[in-house]
Amino acid sequence: MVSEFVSKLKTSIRIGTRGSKLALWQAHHVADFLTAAGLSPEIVIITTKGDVVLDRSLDKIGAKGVFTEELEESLRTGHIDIAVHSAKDVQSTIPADLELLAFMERERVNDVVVSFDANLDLQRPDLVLGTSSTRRKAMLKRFLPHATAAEARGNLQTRLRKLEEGQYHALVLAYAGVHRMEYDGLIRHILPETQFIPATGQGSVAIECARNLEPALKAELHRILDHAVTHVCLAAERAFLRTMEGGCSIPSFALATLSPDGATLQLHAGLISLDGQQFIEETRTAPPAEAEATGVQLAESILARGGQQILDDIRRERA
Ligand SMILES: NCc1[nH]cc(CCC(=O)O)c1CC(=O)O
Repeated sequence: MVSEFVSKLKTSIRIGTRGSKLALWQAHHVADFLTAAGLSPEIVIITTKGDVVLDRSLDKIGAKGVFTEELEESLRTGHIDIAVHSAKDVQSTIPADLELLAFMERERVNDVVVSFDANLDLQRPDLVLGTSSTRRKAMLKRFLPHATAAEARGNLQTRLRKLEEGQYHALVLAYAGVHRMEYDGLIRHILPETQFIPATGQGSVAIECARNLEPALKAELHRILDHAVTHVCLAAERAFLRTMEGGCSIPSFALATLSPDGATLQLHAGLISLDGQQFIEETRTAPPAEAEATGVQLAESILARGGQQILDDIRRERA
């Protein structure tokens, strides 16, 4: 019955993606799942503002949706059926006519230190680390205060070229991207996720579609691509981020995990000031059904405990 029903659905699926190597890895990952399920995926490359503007730090472009806008427009016109994003790069609130259909199984969440120097000493007093993330810059000030953070924009390959040219001793990157690009051999340190708490969504691939995509096709794609544990964890993290009213340009962090028996969701999240001096964090546990409420409540608590002041200071500094 079910297969007869599904066989009436269109089977060719147009997957929209950015053209960077990491984005293409993600799109091929999605395509592999679809092919294994008997569908016929096709990859469509779409260039975004984030790919074009490489000379400015993300917090200066007005980062909201900088890697997603053009993909979302293609979903609306039907030029593509689904868009593939790093979950970390997806705005906390997406437009009302679009939806997040699936979150794929999460990779190891940590930030890592990557260097060509196999003997890299994280304690050397003149250490220069390349990063373009507000969160990582602030955390470096707190946890590696002797290090200097230097701007490192561009895709992974561009950043590695800058590293090779000697602009920094090392880069701080997400393990997920480094591993997917097969640069594991350059990882010198895995930063503890209890200090360098990752960004919301780090390590997962998000699938977006138009709300009015054929319901049976939506259900089928969800069944093939969604990872339930990752989905509930990201629901908590994204509710936290939405309540903080920040995108990737504020130094917030959030990591949710689910206990092996699936009964308890733990959310560890907070906000750090740009100078690293204030580190407001909190851990809450709840049943997974309360994932979103937990994210909202944790964010409200962080804001009340000085987080709002940190955000106001950041906005004033940038204005
Ligand atoms: N903001 C860029 C970005 N978006 C997703 C990843 C890595 C892969 C992931 O976290 O899913 C990266 C690079 C990085 O942070 O090192």
